[in-house]
Amino acid sequence: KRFTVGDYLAERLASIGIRHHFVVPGDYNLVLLDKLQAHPDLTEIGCANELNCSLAAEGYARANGVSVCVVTFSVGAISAFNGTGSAYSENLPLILVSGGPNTNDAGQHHILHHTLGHGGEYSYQYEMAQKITCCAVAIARAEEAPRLIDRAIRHALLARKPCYIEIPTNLAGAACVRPGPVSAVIDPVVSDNAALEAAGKCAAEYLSGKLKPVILVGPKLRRSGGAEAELVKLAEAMGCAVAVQPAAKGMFPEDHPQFVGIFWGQVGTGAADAMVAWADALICVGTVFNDYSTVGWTAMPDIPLMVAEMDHVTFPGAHFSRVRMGEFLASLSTQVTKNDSTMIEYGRLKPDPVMIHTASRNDLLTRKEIIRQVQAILGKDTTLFVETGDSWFNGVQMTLPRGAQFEIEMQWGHIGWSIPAAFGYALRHPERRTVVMVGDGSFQVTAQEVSQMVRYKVPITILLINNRGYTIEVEIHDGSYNRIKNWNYALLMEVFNGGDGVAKGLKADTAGELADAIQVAAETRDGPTLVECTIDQDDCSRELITWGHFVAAANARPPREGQA
Ligand SMILES: Cc1ncc(Cn2nnc(CCOP(=O)(O)OP(=O)(O)O)c2C)c(N)n1
Ligand SMILES: [Mg+2]
Repeated sequence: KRFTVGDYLAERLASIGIRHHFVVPGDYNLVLLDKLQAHPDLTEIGCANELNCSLAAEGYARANGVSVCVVTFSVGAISAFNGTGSAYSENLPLILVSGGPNTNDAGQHHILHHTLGHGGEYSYQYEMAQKITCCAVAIARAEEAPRLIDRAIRHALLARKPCYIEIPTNLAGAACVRPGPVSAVIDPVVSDNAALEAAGKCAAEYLSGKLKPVILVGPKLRRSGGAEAELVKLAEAMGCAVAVQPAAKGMFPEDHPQFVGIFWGQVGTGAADAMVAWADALICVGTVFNDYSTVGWTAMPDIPLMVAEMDHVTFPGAHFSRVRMGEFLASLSTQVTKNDSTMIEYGRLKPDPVMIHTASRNDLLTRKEIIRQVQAILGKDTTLFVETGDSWFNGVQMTLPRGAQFEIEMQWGHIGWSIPAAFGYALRHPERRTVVMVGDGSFQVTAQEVSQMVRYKVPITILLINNRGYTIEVEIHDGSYNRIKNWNYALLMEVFNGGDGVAKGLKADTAGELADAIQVAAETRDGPTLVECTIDQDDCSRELITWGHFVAAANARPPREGQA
């Protein structure tokens, strides 16, 4: 049996740990899909559209570390660019593979279907892909396939960013040599010893004489290849307070005695805001200060920072390249001296835990009651997905027990991400209990992927919070455009079951109905359970209102002199 370009790609994908490939077929990629399907370690997962396909791959990469999405040319890839953008901004190595035109059509002024129809160059997709990936390759001759496929995959794994591979429809089945050792593609770059040593000395200087050091954890701690264990070791060697950014929730154990809360300005939790403001030294690990995580630029640390990134460390007045985050944190934890002054201060600042009153069964459902009931089901095997919307604020307020995981897409913030992303994640982690909190507006964007959860029997609990509209937008800036058509969401499961599914759609208008629905979902292991939770349109978190005000103010800043 001839070994082909498609077999080469399949072998590489399997050898870097991918077990599921997300696809939407199209006549530019069918031969390629046959080759991928033929690989014993790969399972083909069909998606309802390419936006969901790319977002499912984004979620899979959160679980698996790397993922692949395979689409057809132009009409497919341009939709998949959106999930690729999410992977780029969320630092996830998603491999976007697109079928491409037959190599005999390039430069012949042949007008091809699915394309822009100008009969000109077909490189426009590859050029667009270069903007949203760390490496884009378009294979023009089969002999180039090994070099280009390996280059794209290695770049993605090293940079923790998506890559793009275009394979013409008539090359997927062309003869190709077999791949060489996979270590050539996966072996990581290690720190430069001299730089590692110098960075350690600089850190000791930065910390010496400081009375109130605090560690601030950001989302790139995990995305950089998981230095989470080293971070706990460093924290315990220092004995200092650890605050966590909202997009990094769950990346430091929240039951750890040194965890002081989510640092999100006035809408953070615990004593994080006060502790970060009080610190005289901040060790930032994988932090991202964007407009949303700084509450419209109002919550920015105002002291000189030490910042540890995936492959470099910076201090006030110093920068060290090729210092890997994990190795740096590990070496630092052998040099620092214990200083628990911040934990003493935390003892004074620590707010009392917020006790939520338990509603009676017949009480109309409220946002607080939903939080209380979801908090009660969080366990070491739970992964909670929170969608853009008031779900961000509801989820951030919760306390994660040891082992519980939290997934949020706060940089890209694509409404609807949570449905396909949770689907992709749960396929890779069937042993975990995946729970989604998603608003009605977001749900309407990618609802089709619930039918794939039914098809592949993926037991996800979807808590659809129906507050009749785009409430997060209402709190930023209201208008008619924030109103949406209400659906009968619970009935959708009848539609998605299509006569042969067994998934359940339940409505929860009261506290009791939610409790019953959560119980049913917990017992349902052969498919998703959709629970439509109806709450009042104005029942939103105080944090969202505060945050929305400052984000609106940031959006409204007048143009600078000469910009108008
Ligand atoms: C793809 C995409 N398009 C538009 C937006 C802007 N946007 N952000 N949040 C929303 C509304 C979210 O509404 P829901 O999901 O109902 O959430 P709630 O805030 O809980 O009501 C929009 C329309 C967005 N974030 N992503
Ligand atoms: Mg809503």
